[in-house]
Amino acid sequence: MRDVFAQQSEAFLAWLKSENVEISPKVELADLRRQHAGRSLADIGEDEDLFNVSRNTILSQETSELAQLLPEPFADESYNTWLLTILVMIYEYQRGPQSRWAPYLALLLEEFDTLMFWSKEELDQLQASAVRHKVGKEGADETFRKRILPIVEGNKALFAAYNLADVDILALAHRMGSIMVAYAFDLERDPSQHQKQPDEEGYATDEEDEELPKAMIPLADMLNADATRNNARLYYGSSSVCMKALKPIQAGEEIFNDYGPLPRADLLRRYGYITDNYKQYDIVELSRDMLTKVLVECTDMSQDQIDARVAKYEDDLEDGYDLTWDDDSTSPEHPAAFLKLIGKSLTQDVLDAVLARAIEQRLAEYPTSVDEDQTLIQELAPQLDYHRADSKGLRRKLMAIQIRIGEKQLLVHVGDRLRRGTKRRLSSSPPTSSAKKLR
Ligand SMILES: C[S@@+](CC[C@H](N)C(=O)[O-])C[C@H]1O[C@@H](n2cnc3c(N)ncnc32)[C@H](O)[C@@H]1O
Repeated sequence: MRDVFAQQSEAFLAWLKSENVEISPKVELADLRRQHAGRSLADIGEDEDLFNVSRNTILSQETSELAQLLPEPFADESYNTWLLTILVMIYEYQRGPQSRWAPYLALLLEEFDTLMFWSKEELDQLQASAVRHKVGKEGADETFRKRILPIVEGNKALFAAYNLADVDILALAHRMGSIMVAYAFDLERDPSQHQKQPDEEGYATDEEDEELPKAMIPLADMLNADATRNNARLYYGSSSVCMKALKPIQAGEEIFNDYGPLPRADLLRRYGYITDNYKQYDIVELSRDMLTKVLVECTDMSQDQIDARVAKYEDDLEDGYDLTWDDDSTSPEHPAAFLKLIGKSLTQDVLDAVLARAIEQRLAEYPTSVDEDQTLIQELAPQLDYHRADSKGLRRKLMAIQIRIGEKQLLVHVGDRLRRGTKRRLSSSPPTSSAKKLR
């Protein structure tokens, strides 16, 4: 007998047909559970439309009837598209089979590996990764409590299927919010209706500040992503959106969308998975506070001098600066450029030494070494069996270890490159008498 997963996929495909979604006969909704990658699409020829979804089939604040039935939050500017779409999803979900999107909603994930759902012990495995401060669970909880809960509770006739306790409504809001983080698209407007406006200089501009509505696009959101393997892209037309192949796709090959150049820590936070292909986008943040502290510790600059320089450039400064694998250090978002701006009178060698010291300190915040972590992975990885119901803890632990290894490797790499650069400079030019000394 077919399992629930297969039945849900079949019902979803039948529903897509009833919604007149045009799917290329070469596209298949594959079962990728063996790779722990859920559903995705496979098997398309070269350079073709993969499928077309009518704008009307997309689930959003514009297509659900909730906006007509409950206009207040939709007219209230303090409700952004996130909150409104979460409300819409809760509304449609609790209607069960009465919702037009029922077969689609039925196959969206119930369980997530995104960081929002990790226990404190699981998060601890990420060690000093800055992503730990970006999970945002408490903030989301408070927002849902203040903005979602009163609406669901105050409109029992609309949310009739619910006789849920507050805690269950909040859990549902978290589930819908997490689905949106991993599945929703920014719905670009109908290009024929959306004329670009000329700016003051007469150039046509996109209304960049305008927040595009979030939308759940059935089938388009069944595509997985894997950094370098992207082979499809969504195009926004007047009455429909079209997924097109970007390059020839061999029969049997998986079709991948592009989730963007995300560091693995952010990929895990938003999507609950990682692959090695995203390693190139990893970052490590050095906080502004830490960099200025090292400047005081290691150079002749006083705290007052540093504070004055920081105050002068305050508007251009960030709270933290990222080290990246392709750091060219000329761009202001990088730590070396920050140090150059604040420690203007310091020589390059001194600035490099300050950065090297900051990197050492940052590395010391991770309690284990790369070697120790690699040994741990070798021990643990063979024990992972995705088919076991209790594999979740181990899966998460292994992903966390990979993230902290990647961040430490990046710190070591930048530190080594700095040392090599300083050595080269020292061997090619004798130090000048005005060079500041490191304390
Ligand atoms: C937009 S959905 C894609 C459809 C999803 N596979 C499903 O079955 O519902 C995004 C989610 O797919 C999974 N995913 C995407 N790309 C993946 C990959 N390369 N490996 C493993 N899981 C992936 C993650 O769970 C992610 O949160």
